[in-house]
Amino acid sequence: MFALALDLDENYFHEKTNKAASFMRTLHYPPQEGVVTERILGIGAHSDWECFTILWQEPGIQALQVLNSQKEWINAPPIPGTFVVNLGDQFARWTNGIFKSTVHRAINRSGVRRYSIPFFVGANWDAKLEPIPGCVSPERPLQYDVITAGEYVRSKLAETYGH
Ligand SMILES: O=C(O)CCC(=O)C(=O)O
Ligand SMILES: [Fe+2]
Repeated sequence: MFALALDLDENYFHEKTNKAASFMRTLHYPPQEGVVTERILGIGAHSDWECFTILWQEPGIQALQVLNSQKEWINAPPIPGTFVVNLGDQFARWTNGIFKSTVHRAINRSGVRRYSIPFFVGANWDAKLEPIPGCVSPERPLQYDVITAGEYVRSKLAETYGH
């Protein structure tokens, strides 16, 4: 689907994702007690590092918000029987910024505990995040250094946990 949206052959991403470094985790957001302020966040504003994320949210609890192009936070409520799909940084790099990675955060102000399960779909560790043909032009110069997906994720891990 992503390949077709970019006018590419439907198998274009196959060899870049056939040994995908994908993973899933379960997150628990305990109910927050006391005064709830803007400083109390479950997971702060970020974009995911992989190609895209398929997210299961606990039904009936609003917590996830996404930043729209006007820089406003918009609720992304759980809809029964659906997943949220967020684009990640690896797609932004492949498309030289034509696909934007979704900036999002999760704040549990419901008073009850919340679980969510994201499944992060990454490119092969050795896949180069080089721009897809047609995504670089004089009007859209190259925006990112070309590195591998593994190098990218390692740099984000070091930035996030390396202190
Ligand atoms: O819990 C959520 O709804 C979002 C989780 C998330 O953004 C993440 O794990 O990267
Ligand atoms: Fe995320």
